[in-house]
Amino acid sequence: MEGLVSLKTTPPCLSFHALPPSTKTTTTSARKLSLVRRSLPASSMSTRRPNGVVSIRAQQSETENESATVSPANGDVETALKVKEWEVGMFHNEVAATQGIRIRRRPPTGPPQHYVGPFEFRIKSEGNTPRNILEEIIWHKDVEVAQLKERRPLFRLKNALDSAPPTKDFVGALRDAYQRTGLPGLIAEVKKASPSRGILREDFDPVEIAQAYEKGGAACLSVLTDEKYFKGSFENLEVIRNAGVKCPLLCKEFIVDAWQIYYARTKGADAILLIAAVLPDLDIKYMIKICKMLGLATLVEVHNEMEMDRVLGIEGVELIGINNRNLETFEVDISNTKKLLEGERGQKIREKDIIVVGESGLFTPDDIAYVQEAGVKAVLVGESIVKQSDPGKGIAGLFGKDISS
Ligand SMILES: O=C(O)c1ccccc1NCC(=O)[C@H](O)[C@H](O)COP(=O)(O)O
Repeated sequence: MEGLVSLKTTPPCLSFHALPPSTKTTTTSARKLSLVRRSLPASSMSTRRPNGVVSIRAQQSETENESATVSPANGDVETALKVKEWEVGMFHNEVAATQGIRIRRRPPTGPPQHYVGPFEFRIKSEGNTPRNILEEIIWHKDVEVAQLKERRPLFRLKNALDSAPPTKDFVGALRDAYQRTGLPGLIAEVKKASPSRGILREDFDPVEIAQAYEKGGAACLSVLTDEKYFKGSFENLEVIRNAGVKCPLLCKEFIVDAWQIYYARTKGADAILLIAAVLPDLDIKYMIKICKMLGLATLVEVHNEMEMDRVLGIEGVELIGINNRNLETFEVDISNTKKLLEGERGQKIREKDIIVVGESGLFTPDDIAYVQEAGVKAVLVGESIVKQSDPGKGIAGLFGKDISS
C-alpha cells in the first residue's frame, strides 16, 4: 500500500481499532474467509488484495490484514464472493496478457476508492492507477456493470428479451448500401462527447440526430451508451429505436461482460461492438455465440496487426472495424486502415468475405476515397457529421455527394 491520498470520514490515523465495532471481525467469519481462500487454486494465492477487500494499515501482518477486511455487516458469503470475483479478474488479466492485451480488466492492487463501514477513503498506488484512458474506461465499466447486474440480474431481463421485436439486419444494410451507392456503407454515430474532444454538440437531441442521419443516407447508426466518458446512454438507444428509425442500431459500448449484450438487446440494439484490445479470444468467441443466439451482429474492433491476426483466427466474424484512433494515446491516423489491410491480411479478409469498417478520423471525401481504396466497404463516422448544424447534410459533405437515394 503506497499512499493514503484522501480520507473522507476516516479519523487521521486509520487503524482497525479506530473502526466502529460493527466492522470488527468475528473469529468465525475470519475462519470462513480463510477456508474460502484455501479452496482457491494455489496459483491464485498471491499477496495482492481483492477488489473491495481492503488492507487498512501498511504495517499490519497478513493475518491482521485479513481480519480487518472481513465485515460481518456485509456477510461472509459476500466477502467470499468478492475474493473469488477478484481472483477471476486477476486470472483474466493474466490470460489477456498472453495474447498481447495491455488493457487490464481490473486494478491489480484493488480499487483506489475504498469503503469500510461508514468510512470512505482513497489509496493511490502504481497498481491502482490506470495506464491510459482505455484502461480507465474499462476499470470504471467493470464496477458499473457489476452494480447494474446486481440491480437487474439476467433472469429479470427474460421477459423483455422474450418480447423484444426481431432484430434488423446490420450486415445486410451495409452490403446493400455499398451496392447501391458504390461507396462505403455509412454507420453514422450519435455521439455527444468523447474523452479526446470533449463536448461535440451542446444541443444534443439523439432522436433528431438519428432521423437526420437516416434521411441523409446512413445505412446504420451507432449509438454511444457510455455515460461517464461519452455522455451517452441506453435510454438514447431505446428512444431512437422507439422513434421508428429504420436503420439497424449498433450499441457502442465497452463490453466486458455478457450481461451487457442481453441488456443491449432489450434496449433495441441490432449489433454489438467487441473491442479486441480489451477482450481475450475466448471472450470474443463466447460473446459472438451469444450475439448470434440473440440475433445480433458483432463488429469486432482492432487497432493493430496483432489484434487483426487474432480476430482473423476466430470463426464466425463477419464485420471487422479498424479503428484509426489509438485508444491509448488518442492519436488518429487513417493510414492505419491501409496498413492493416495490406498483403496476406487483406487477402484473407476477401476470402472470408468479411466486411471491413474504417473507423474514426474521417472528415472529407478524400478520406473516404482513401479508406475505400485500402479495401473498406463501410465506415463509422461521428465527429465530422454530428458537429454539423444539419447532420444529414453533413453526410453529403463527407461523401462529396448526396447519398440519400
Ligand atoms: O472518440 C474518442 O475520443 C475515444 C476515446 C477512447 C475510446 C474510444 C473513443 N472513441 C470511440 C470511437 O471509436 C469513435 O467514436 C468512432 O470511431 C467515431 O470516431 P470519430 O468519427 O473520429 O468521431
